[in-house]
Amino acid sequence: MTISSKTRFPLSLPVIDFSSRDLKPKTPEWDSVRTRVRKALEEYGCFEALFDGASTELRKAIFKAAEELYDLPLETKLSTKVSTKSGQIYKGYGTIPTMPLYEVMGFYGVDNPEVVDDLTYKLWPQGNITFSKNVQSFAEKLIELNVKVRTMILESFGLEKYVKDHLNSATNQFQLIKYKGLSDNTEEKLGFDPHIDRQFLTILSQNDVVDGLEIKTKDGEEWIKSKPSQDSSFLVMAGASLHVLLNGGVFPPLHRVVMTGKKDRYVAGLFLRPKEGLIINAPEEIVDDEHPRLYKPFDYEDYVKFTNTYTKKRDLSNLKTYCGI
Ligand SMILES: O=C(O)CCC(=O)C(=O)O
Ligand SMILES: [Fe+2]
Repeated sequence: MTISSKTRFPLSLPVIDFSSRDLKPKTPEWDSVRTRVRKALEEYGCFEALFDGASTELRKAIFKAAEELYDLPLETKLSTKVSTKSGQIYKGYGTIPTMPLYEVMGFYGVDNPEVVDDLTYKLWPQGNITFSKNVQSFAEKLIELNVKVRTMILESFGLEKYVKDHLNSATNQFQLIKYKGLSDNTEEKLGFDPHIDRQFLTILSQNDVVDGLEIKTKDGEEWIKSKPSQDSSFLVMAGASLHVLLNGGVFPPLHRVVMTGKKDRYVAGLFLRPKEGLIINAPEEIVDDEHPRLYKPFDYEDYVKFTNTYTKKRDLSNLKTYCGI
């Protein structure tokens, strides 16, 4: 099978450096990074963030932890599975029937040590402190980066007064994802169907040996291959919830995973999920004659139900069908 791709090189994602120690709010450095974040999320819906919060050692440890986890017997992994009212699996172990290479383990509320400890205990009843410590430390770094990005993007729309509430309106869901490498005679295969993310923001980190994530350009013409340029890089991506909150001000890009080699691919990611019951509505400040309101009040859980568990037709036009005005 050949997966359609029309690629003109060199197309690459914007790279934004967050590693400066002086990157604090109300400094010229912050303002300049903020401008770049806004532009990237408007034009590409994503960017590569350089952020040295997570050391090389910690990155190695998290991917080793992921391998260890996926090597456990299936029934052990299945013992952690919890599905929601909307049918979506977001806590514990999950698979998606239409995407056989994909497996996920979700830590919903990863900033709560009990959540990580409970899941770790289910996986290793004898305990595995190294695993839970690594998950917590790595997630902490992703949370730090997410706070910077979400603060900057709200500020850039003049919504400073909503920053605190907005930061509190999401649950930190950490996921360890595995894509099984291909067998001998397969050239390439979709690891994850094309889709837009539903949450506010996604931050992904992949093990350095296996690429595969591709992001569609805003004009819909081409797929850009995400090739993290160095050890300290993370892919930051806007989802449908942020797009609705900012009245279309950021673009949620279509993306997919294409697996090409025999090696397994591991991803550690943070998904900023609107809290249950939250209704998202663009603030009056960013709605005017020039920027008319695009969406009705948006109930995340209901949207999840609408798009169902699988990625089929989960794109911008389907979001407009769901809640466009
Ligand atoms: O594996 C990746 O790089 C992307 C995963 C993804 O798109 C998702 O979980 O929504
Ligand atoms: Fe995604």
